[in-house]
Amino acid sequence: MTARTLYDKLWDEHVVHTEDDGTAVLYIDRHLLHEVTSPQAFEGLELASRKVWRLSANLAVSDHNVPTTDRSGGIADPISKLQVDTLDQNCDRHGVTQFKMNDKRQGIVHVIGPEQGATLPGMTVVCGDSHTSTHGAFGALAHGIGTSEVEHVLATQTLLAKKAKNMLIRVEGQVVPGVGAKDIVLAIIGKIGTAGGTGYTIEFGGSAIRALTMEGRMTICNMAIEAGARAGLIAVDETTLNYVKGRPFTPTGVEWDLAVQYWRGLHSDAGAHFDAVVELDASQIRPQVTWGTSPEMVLDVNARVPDPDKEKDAVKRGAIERALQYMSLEPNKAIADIHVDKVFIGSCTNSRIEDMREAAAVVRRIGGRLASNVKLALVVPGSGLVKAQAEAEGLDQVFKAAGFEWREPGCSMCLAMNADRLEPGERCASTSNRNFEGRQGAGGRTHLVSPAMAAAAAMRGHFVDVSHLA
Ligand SMILES: CC(C)[C@H](C(=O)O)[C@@H](O)C(=O)O
Ligand code: SF4
Repeated sequence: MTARTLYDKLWDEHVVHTEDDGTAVLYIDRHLLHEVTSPQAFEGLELASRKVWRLSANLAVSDHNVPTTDRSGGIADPISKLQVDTLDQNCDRHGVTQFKMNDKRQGIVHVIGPEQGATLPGMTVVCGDSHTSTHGAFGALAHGIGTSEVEHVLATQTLLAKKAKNMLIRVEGQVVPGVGAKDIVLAIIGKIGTAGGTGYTIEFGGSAIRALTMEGRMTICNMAIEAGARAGLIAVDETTLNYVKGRPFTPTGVEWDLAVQYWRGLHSDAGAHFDAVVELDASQIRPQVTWGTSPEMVLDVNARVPDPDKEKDAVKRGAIERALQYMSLEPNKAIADIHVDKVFIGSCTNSRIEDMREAAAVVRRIGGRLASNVKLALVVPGSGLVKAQAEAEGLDQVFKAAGFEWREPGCSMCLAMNADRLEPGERCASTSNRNFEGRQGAGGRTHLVSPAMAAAAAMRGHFVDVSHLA
């Protein structure tokens, strides 16, 4: 048999039918839902007098619009309240399993899927959300879909799709202390650009990827979409199996044994063909900070922001000038001299228990309180269970003692869809994944960093190289 990539295997296993033009009907194993992209889908389903095809494949949660402060009084904003109430009603009416706002299993959809074992190796996983790529960390074929596709999946448990090309990004070697998954993926995007992965499914491999925990692997695959790829993948290994074992939705007994046997084959075969291969040396990666309005506008913390005058290409020069203007940065300014007003530790990129631990460790090491120029520093765990675990470890106390706010789980300041946002002109060190104009609030300025870097920026008031703290 010809050698196949992991993507080829997952694709072959789920194709129900392929048309002559390559359009395929894919069977979907897991469908995750949130309040933003599901209302019209349920409405369409009802207008056509259809039922949900396979109820047990669906799992829903509200995350974008939920408040991260005390929830006992409900949601103050009427638009947010309507979205969350609508999801509750739709799920109740159709019998879809849902974690409601005050359920301790509630959280960001891309955090709770894996946490519950609802995301498993070998699955096709879809959700009306671009960061569904996160779930590819489990050797699952996972990508975002649009609202009309959400309706299609609810009604038929299938999706129309065309196969992408195969790309391998190999990261070999060992990172220096203080450098983690977020720095690796930002460095990858810095290298290939935000369109580098367009048309591909990216498999991340190499010793530096294999060395990551599942949390780190999710951070990597989460940002595959920022590299232009709809899906990112990482092969199944012992780390994967250890993570999924014993979770609420994970199979047990004989089913577990059979599943594991199959899952162990979920890696690219030796000699499998990739249409593109990119290589990075992990030991060369330093803590990353974005300086502009796209994730590819990223540099080492020890670098200086670019000087447009040194750029010969007129299009690139214009982009640098616009980004510097929006970000209110002088050319050649040292990144370490950039001061921040707010700090956000959270989002589906970096709100898992390891992220909380990484940030708390930096807070402890630096000691004392938030820098005086930092007006607000939020720590928003990705789920109620992450929150409880962090509290059991005393991490909340570390944050609170230093002046951080310890919040309830949700998307929070990753995007301005709830009460947490930047005011015009405010500058933020953020562990989220997008930094375009206005993403965290109109006129807000976002610098994407790792949890360790965000914590250090909160304590020192500006960016510092955390590899020197380690
Ligand atoms: C609201 C949702 C459709 C959107 C996405 O698809 O990514 C959001 O989660 C985001 O991160 O911008
Ligand atoms: S945390 Fe941010 S990126 Fe993730 S789903 Fe929510 S809004 Fe989208």
